[in-house]
Amino acid sequence: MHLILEDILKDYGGKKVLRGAGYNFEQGKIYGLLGRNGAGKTTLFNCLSGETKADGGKAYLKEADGTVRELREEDVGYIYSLPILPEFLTGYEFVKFFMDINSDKLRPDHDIDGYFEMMRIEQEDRHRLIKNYSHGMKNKIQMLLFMITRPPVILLDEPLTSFDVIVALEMKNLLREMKRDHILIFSTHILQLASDLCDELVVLNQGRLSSVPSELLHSPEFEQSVIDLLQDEPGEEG
Ligand SMILES: Nc1ncnc2c1ncn2[C@@H]1O[C@H](COP(=O)(O)OP(=O)(O)OP(=O)(O)O)[C@@H](O)[C@H]1O
Repeated sequence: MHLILEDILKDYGGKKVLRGAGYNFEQGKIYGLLGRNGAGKTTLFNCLSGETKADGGKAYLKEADGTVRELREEDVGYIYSLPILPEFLTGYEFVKFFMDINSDKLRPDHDIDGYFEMMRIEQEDRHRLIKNYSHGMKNKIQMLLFMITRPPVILLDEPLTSFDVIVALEMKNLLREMKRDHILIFSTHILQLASDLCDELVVLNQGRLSSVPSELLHSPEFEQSVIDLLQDEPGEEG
């Protein structure tokens, strides 16, 4: 499956944030989305997830058999850097509720504890209130929800930055396992993480997407090349 973006436009009060962003993302790969502060990474994710309406352009999915259809809201799982979850429920209660309302999507080989195990969430943590969860735990719960609904496209807005080294490694491994069945795109400012985890790097610069040549990904010039690519974009906050 491919996610194809064509000429995505988004303007905020006259400020052109996305100016014809186009790209072809492929299932089975992890994409890192890089861009300076204010480049429009979150805006792009919001447009794809249906959170915000793009002003123009097309986003569609092309299946392996060649069938093409417009990208729908339910095709996209969006993992926010600051997850919004019902704090008054335990992780277990919330996941149980989520499974009930998505009973048509459940895998026959997974029960609720199976999903928690996939996310390496300990027994005792499952029954604690979400409000006492760490940031990383909340991200894990969000990812667990997408293990249930399995949308073809998963967008991650600066994930892993809040994880300790052990959990970050677990999550990296999980993303590597997930990439076979999904198109995974994550935005990050951490170049080390990007080169470590991604199969392909995409730069959002001046409202457009372009790919970082894959041979640069693990080369000593990698960091300098990315800096050069981003150099002409006037940053907003840093
Ligand atoms: N709802 C909005 N209304 C007006 N302007 C907005 C809105 N959302 C984003 N912007 C502007 O659009 C531009 C892109 O913002 P966006 O958050 O998409 O960038 P980003 O690449 O995700 O940045 P960062 O790396 O700092 O998270 C910024 O100039 C921002 O101020």
